[in-house]
Amino acid sequence: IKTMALEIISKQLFKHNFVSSLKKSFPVCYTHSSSDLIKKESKHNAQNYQPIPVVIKKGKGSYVWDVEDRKYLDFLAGYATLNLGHAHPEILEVLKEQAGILSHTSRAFFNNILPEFVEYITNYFNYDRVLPMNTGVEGGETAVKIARRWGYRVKKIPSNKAVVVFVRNNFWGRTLSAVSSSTNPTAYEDFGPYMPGFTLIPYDDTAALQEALSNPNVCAFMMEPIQGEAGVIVPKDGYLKEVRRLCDEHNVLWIADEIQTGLGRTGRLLAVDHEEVRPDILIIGKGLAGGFVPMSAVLANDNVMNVITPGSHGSTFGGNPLATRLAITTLRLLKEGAIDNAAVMGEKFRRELRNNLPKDVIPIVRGRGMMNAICVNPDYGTPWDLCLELKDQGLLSKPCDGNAMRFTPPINMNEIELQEGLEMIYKAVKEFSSTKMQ
Ligand SMILES: Cc1ncc(COP(=O)(O)O)c(CNc2cccc(C(=O)O)c2)c1O
Repeated sequence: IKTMALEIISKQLFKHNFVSSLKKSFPVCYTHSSSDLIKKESKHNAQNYQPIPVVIKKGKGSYVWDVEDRKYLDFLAGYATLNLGHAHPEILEVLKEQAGILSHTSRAFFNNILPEFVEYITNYFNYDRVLPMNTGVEGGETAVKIARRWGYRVKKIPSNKAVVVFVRNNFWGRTLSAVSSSTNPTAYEDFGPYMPGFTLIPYDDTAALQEALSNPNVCAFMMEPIQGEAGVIVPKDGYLKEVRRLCDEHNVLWIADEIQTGLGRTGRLLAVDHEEVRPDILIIGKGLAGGFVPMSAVLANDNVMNVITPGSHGSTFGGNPLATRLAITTLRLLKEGAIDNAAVMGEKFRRELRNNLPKDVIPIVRGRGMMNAICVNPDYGTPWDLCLELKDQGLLSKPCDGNAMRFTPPINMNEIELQEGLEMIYKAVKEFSSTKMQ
């Protein structure tokens, strides 16, 4: 019996060692260089992005490290997603715990987390109901479906005649509906035929909005309170109040896409809070689950959300116990200082940039809270060129439209990190402008 026992133990040990040694080398290999990994990805991945040439292997707080262990300040934060930084310890603990208990049931059954989440988030944002989804664009699709059905069943718009008004230079994702409302050929070219019932007006133009909403078949007006991908376009003071008034006047639902501007990014919980107005349908996303897993949510009151009936909308992972539990923690943490920090740090950031950057090179600094952008004088080069200089100085970000480049770091970034980033930006702009294009 002793011999047999020893044999079984040794077999188990061997198996464990073999498996653990296998795990060490495959599939994630820690010896490849950045250039090897970039080559490997270029060979096997669809070429749907042009990333900045840096290969990140680790993130913590406001920082990331590349595979050569170079450290960078992350001023992109996953496209304004990691509002509480990389690997936030409290959210990580919840992730580890919930992942080991229950990560997914589908909505075929109830689970013990979703009821807590839906009560928490509807109180948090003061709406009657929430419909949880996963990506931001799913949130947008959900909002448009709700608005169209409300149009038919409540506003009594003739069948299949409902119109949704969008604004030029919007960005709300990559689905066929989203690109059907896009004014960016890179986004929509050769993806037709396009979704009918979408019209476009200029952003920040209340006369154009008034005219568009006079069409009795309009069910909704969908817009970002600050346009993100368009280059951090902040509308004139009072625009949001006018949107609210005109939508009320014409019995049209106002859909606020706060996927990039929400969750404290602009120094208030929501960007609409800057004008103390409330949309009929609110969409949030990106870092809602702390940036650990995708999560979006659409909120509305009963008179709107109740057009959704069993079987009329949903998704496999929508409202899963892992994402929803992370969201409760994330939302709680946002109100424990991060939102106020975004307001204070953002003001400082814009003030320092305006005071210390040469105005002929960087003529425009704009934004709100920790959602900011600078415009680059094309005589000196492109935002891409500046991004590469910034990378060399140890700061990561990415251009957006309008000859601009964005700065959307974690909104809980502290003053020391912000100052470190400012110094890097000053140096990068100096280098960038020293090679003035002839
Ligand atoms: C305002 C806004 N609305 C909706 C979306 C879509 O979210 P999802 O990507 O989770 O479906 C966004 C997304 N924002 C955004 C910004 C920059 C790049 C990319 C990209 O698709 O690589 C996305 C956004 O900025």
